[in-house]
Amino acid sequence: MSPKGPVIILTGTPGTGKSTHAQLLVEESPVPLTHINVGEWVKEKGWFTEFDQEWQSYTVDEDKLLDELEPLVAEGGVILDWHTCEVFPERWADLVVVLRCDHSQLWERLEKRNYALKKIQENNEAEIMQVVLEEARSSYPTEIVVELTSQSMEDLEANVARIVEWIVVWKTERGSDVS
Ligand SMILES: Nc1ncnc2c1ncn2[C@@H]1O[C@H](COP(=O)(O)OP(=O)(O)O)[C@@H](O)[C@H]1O
Repeated sequence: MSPKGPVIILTGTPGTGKSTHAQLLVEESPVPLTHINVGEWVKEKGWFTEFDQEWQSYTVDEDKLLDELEPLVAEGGVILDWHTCEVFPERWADLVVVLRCDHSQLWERLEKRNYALKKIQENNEAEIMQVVLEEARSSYPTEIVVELTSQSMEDLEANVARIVEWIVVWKTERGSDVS
């Protein structure tokens, strides 16, 4: 069965704007897209093995996560929104978007979320070291990995417009195959 839409991995350090971009992209997309906030799904569906109180983070049951996501990904028309991406099979991704944000702006955003100081520091350092970008580049073909700045509403709108353009091409290339 042909996919009803592309699989877009939307990743980036927590606070860079993944969910904000995903919500606008679902509205603007020319094909139906389901926004999967992987972090929320892991919590809601219990796809984790333990919760670390100190770091306020979950140890994800990756096998369970991939088993549950596989059929949705096979259907297509999915945005996988998560702060990490190397766990997803390379064959899943049609496009990998890595959002970036200036670390001082990121710090402010994470403070507003009442993150513990150590968690803000850890994520800020990861953004400075561009950990997620390197992870994406080492997990997927370079030509499908796109790094986008997410520091203003103009960036948000321009980024979503660019991804929508990419989806239009994706759809055209598949012609009538798209269900
Ligand atoms: N491009 C942007 N410019 C300015 N603020 C943004 C942008 N994208 C997201 N934000 C803000 O940053 C915060 C985190 O965004 P969110 O989408 O929740 O990030 P993530 O899902 O990556 O953790 C929110 O307050 C959101 O309004």
